[in-house]
Amino acid sequence: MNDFSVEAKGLTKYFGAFRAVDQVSLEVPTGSIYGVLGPNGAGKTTSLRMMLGIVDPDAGESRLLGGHSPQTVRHRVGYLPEERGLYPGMKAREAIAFMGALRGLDWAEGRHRAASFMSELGLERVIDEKIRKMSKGMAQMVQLIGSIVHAPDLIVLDEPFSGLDPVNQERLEMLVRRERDRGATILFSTHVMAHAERLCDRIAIIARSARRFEGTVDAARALLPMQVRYTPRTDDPALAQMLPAGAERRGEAWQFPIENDAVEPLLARITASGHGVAGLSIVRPALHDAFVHIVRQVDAGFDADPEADAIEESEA
Ligand SMILES: Nc1ncnc2c1ncn2[C@@H]1O[C@H](COP(=O)(O)OP(=O)(O)OP(=O)(O)O)[C@@H](O)[C@H]1O
Repeated sequence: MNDFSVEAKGLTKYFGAFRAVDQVSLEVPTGSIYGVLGPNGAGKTTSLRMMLGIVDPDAGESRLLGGHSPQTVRHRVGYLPEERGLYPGMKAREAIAFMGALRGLDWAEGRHRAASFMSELGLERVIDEKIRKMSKGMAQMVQLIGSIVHAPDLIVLDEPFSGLDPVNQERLEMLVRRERDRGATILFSTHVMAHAERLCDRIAIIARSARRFEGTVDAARALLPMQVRYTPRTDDPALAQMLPAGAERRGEAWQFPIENDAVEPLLARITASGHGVAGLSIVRPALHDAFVHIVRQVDAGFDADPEADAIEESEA
């Protein structure tokens, strides 16, 4: 088995004088679910298209499924583009079989798989519905199934959750996990952090055209300190000296950030101090918080991905 299903190195794209993607490198481990996150206009779609060989990069290169050029492994890849579109006169079952046939899947087998995907997702009632009669979200689910019906080894989904209601979003999460369990590698872009947080083994954050973070969701969350909210049983202003710098009073409670390794020592100090505990919560930052933090740093002119520099330096 190949270690990486996507190996993108230094991908760069200009539109006129505007650098839409700047030296983006990415390695997607085979069998993983990988998220490309970023604000609107960050360069996610252009990066994915370069990885798939749909857009030619001005610099850099992309290899898929064990070092192959993207054009030679098209039939082993499934792609949901950002622009949605199916033939409106086709029924769902035919649309799915048609998309499979474009990737070399036998028509009858495609119809058969269409039916089992649709029933597994609870969508069997629309299987013989024409696309033009479907809601946009339902048509998107059909297109999604069509993009994976040929059982590709690599699945690339551009903003697959956008436009779906919560029930269909859950169905899609289930589908992504199911495909991963089958052995496929899934790469998807999103700016909705909750999906990435639940699904992804690793993520890359792209902002202002460049990669700003790469790693696990936990590593991204660990960029920020946890937040403590502590309510003592006593009302003693001297308590502030015992708490980390930056502790602020919020009614009866104190609120402050705390690093991972400082939690237990703090609890020991509180216990020994005799101020007691009337309330205590320690909240880990969510991926959303880490994302906002990284994007704000970039907007303020600070590059948040030291590893990106390390890669460039080691290649120099
Ligand atoms: N064909 C094009 N011609 C000119 N500019 C383009 C073209 N395609 C994309 N851009 C610009 O390149 C930048 C990156 O676009 P891209 O679609 O890759 O971002 P994105 O991260 O996918 O954004 P979104 O989340 O809004 O879809 C944007 O500023 C966009 O306006």
